[in-house]
This record gives sequence, structure tokens and C-alpha cells, in this order.
Amino acid sequence: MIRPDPLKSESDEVTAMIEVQGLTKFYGAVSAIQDVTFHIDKGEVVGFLGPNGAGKSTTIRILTCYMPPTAGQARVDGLDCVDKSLEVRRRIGYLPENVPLYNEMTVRRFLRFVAQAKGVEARAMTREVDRVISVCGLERVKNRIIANLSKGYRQRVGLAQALINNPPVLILDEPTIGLDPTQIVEIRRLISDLREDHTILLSSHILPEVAQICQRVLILNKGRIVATDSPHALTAQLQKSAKIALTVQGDGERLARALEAMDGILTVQLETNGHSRITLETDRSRDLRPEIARKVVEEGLGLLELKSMDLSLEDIFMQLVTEESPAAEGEREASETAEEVQ
Ligand SMILES: Nc1ncnc2c1ncn2[C@@H]1O[C@H](COP(=O)(O)OP(=O)(O)OP(=O)(O)O)[C@@H](O)[C@H]1O
Repeated sequence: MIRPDPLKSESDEVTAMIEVQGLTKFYGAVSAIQDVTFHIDKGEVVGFLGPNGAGKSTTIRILTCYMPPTAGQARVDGLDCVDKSLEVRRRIGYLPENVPLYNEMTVRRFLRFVAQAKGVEARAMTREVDRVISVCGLERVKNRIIANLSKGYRQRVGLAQALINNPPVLILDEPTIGLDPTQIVEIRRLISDLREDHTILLSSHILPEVAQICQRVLILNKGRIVATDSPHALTAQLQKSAKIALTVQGDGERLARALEAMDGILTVQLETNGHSRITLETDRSRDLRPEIARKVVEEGLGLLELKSMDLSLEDIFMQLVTEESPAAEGEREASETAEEVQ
């Protein structure tokens, strides 16, 4: 298992925007999260990843001051989420999974209402509402009734309300859920643009989304942090063997057998479909590609492709969430959790 959170250095104390230490929450007898510890530095964009029921929403509810933890501490910009909840809320723009919008209001009216609730002064109101309308590309629909908007535009309104007062921290819970592919691309682009000026925690169980937007991921499983690092570093740490794919012209049967006998090759898979595609699992301490290319030539076959394949974030995620931790044993079957991951 990967080390849950690297030890903090002196400089982290200064730059950490979100700090979570030993966070634990019980709903009655149900344990939702246990001893969750992580920190997010100013300006970081971090993906919060986990299968259904992993405890993402619980952690977010504590961070956004909707409820206190059973044990442990959460701080935003150095302020405790229980003792300084008003100040913490002012620093967070929160896009919940189901955005509570007032359907009968126009977009502009609703945003003015939110601005008022967030304490924006009357003289700054129009400027602030116009700013978030512009950032979220809502000009075209600003005078429309919210009930008549598409799901994509409703989500933009949700993002716009989170941005009012320009909070330094954004917490976005499943921001693209229920959107069509075009709307997903648009919302992701919008979030990417926000990276410049905000610290972002993005909860999702859509892996490519997290890999695309976030520089670091926190992986939560069964209420515990099981890994935190960049997608790239996670790959490097978890990759126990290397994968090589090669495609040759014609029948690759003899080549596959020759490769099987080669030192450093662990497994060989052959698929024939006009050409032969061979997938090799190899010892990751050696680059066997030159030797493999030589074998192809010796067999008199035409080489069409020879490439190394990295583990995807999805492979890593599956590896982590299906690894049974002793603490979680008996709670649930790993396979049940894995099935729920998109
Ligand atoms: N109000 C509640 N009462 C009892 N148990 C709850 C409550 N809310 C969540 N749980 C349980 O706590 C655990 C963590 O749930 P949580 O909603 O935080 O997970 P999640 O990672 O956000 O999942 P999802 O992606 O499905 O929203 C689950 O076992 C869930 O059933």
C-alpha cells in the first residue's frame, strides 16, 4: 500500500489551504471515514477519487461545515471548520452534487440572491454578478428562468453561485454528473480555466476527468485514504512489471513461443486478426525492446508496431480499491466496490 500522505514540511504549514488530520465520522454505528489525513497546498488542483460509499461526500460535508467530525480536525486557510465555520464558509465556493437552485428565478435574480446571502455589498453587487456570469459563460441565458435551462447551463449556474465573492477554495462534487458529452467538455474547460486562481478539490469517480484536470489525486476507499500522489507518480510506484505491445505481419505463433523463452519476459498473449498482436509483460528493470525487435527480424516477420504501455489511472485505481485492507475486511466484498466504479 502507498504511504497515505507524505509528512508535511515546515513550508507546508505556510502554504496548506486545506488540512485534514485524523478525520473520523460515524453515522450512528456506521463508520463513514476513519483517520483521514491529507493536505492541499494553495493553488493545487486535487482530485478526490473513490468508489460509491468511500466517504467522499462525508469528508466534503465536514470541510464545508455542514456537520462536525466525530474525531479529528479539518482546517481551511488555517481556520478550524468547527470553531470558525463562518470564516471557513466565506473562503469556500461549494458546488454540491445536486445544486439547489430556485427554479422560478431568472439566472441573474438567483445570483443576486446568492450574492446578498454571501454578504456582497449593494454597490459591488452588479459588478460581482456580472463577473460570475461572464466567467461561467451565462450571458446568453442570464435573463432566463432557471427551470427552462438545460442541465449543462444549470450546472454553470451552480458553478457561478460557488464563485460569488471569489473564494480562494473551490470544492466541486461530481461536477459533470448527468451531463451530455458536449456539456461535460464545456464544464471541464471551465474548471480548467479556474485553476489559475483557486485551490480546487474535485470529487469524482470518473477517472479520465481527474487525470485530465488534476495534478494530484487522493484515493479514498472504505473510509480510508489509500493513496495520494500525481497520476504519473502513482503509476511509477505501482507498476510492478512493464507492458509491451507489438504488432507483426502474418502468423506470430512461432515468434510468441520464442519470446516466451526469452529471459525477462513474464507473460505472452497472442491475438491474431489478419496481423498478430502480441502483448508482453516484462521485467520492468530492463528495456527489452531492442532484443524483441531482433527476434522479430530473426523470425522474418514485418514489424508494424512496438511500444511500451503505461498503466492507466484506471488500472491503478482498480489495483488500490480491490486490495483488501485488514481494517476493512468483512465490511464489504472488494469486488462489489469495484463494480460500482465507472
Ligand atoms: N446520513 C447517513 N446515515 C448513515 N450512513 C450514511 C449517511 N451518509 C453516508 N452514510 C454511509 O457512510 C459511508 C460513506 O458515504 P459517503 O456518502 O460519504 O460516500 P461517497 O464516497 O460520497 O459515495 P457516493 O459517491 O455514493 O456519494 C457509506 O457507507 C454510506 O452508506
